[in-house]
Amino acid sequence: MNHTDAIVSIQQISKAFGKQQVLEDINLEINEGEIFGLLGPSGAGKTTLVKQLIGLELPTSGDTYLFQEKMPSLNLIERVGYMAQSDALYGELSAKENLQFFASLYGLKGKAQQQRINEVMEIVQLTDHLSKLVSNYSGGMKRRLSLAISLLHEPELLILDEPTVGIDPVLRKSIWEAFYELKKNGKTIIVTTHVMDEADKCDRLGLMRDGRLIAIGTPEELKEKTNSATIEEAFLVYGGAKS
Ligand SMILES: Nc1ncnc2c1ncn2[C@@H]1O[C@H](COP(=O)(O)OP(=O)(O)OP(=O)(O)O)[C@@H](O)[C@H]1O
Repeated sequence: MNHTDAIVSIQQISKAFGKQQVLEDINLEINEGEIFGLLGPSGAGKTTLVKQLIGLELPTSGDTYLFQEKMPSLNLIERVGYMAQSDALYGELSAKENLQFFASLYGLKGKAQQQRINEVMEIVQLTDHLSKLVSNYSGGMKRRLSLAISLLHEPELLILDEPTVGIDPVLRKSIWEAFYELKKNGKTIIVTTHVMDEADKCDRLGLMRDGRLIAIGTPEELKEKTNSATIEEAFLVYGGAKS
């Protein structure tokens, strides 16, 4: 039974692959309208954690609740948008055809579909490349198209695994503006990142290392508590304090 009204409640989640312990006793609650960042070095377990959030991986022990419903649950698919780290796109189709395919899966049709496709492509600034084949897209363009697809059905909760990898700083800024706009409309966003200046843009952060959440707080709190000028420094202090 889940007693919290958080949108995401992760309770004592552990995950092992064979002998390797990848997540260890993770407890975390995320509230409606928050932009929550999961920050940590490569291999810390960020992707594994977000995958088990949406039911793509099952934990070895512990429970996860989304919208107070225990995961995995197929009922929640329409309320959650997920952008994986590797792009799941059809290279032999145009961007528009990719968007139409995913929009149809969510039951978006006709004029509403066309309008939403235009809106999401505007957000990621790819409107001029709608009819281009995805195989001719650059890596950064593919990331932006994947992000556009995850926004199509206007999910209440967006889970984005390194959404801005390979995206230049100017466009990254405009994508973050889009995140704030979504937040203003009450959406909740979980984003994994390596990028420290992105971490500062989150409402709260979870610092991950070696499968553990070593600290949770607002960027300001984390810096204050460790007497650090930057999140990077704070991370090192928490990381060092652990071992
Ligand atoms: N399906 C799997 N089978 C075995 N080991 C796995 C599997 N998926 C992940 N791992 C291992 O779990 C650990 C955590 O990986 P994960 O991808 O969650 O880290 P991450 O923090 O997201 O890293 P990155 O930032 O590089 O994506 C790694 O050691 C990885 O090799």
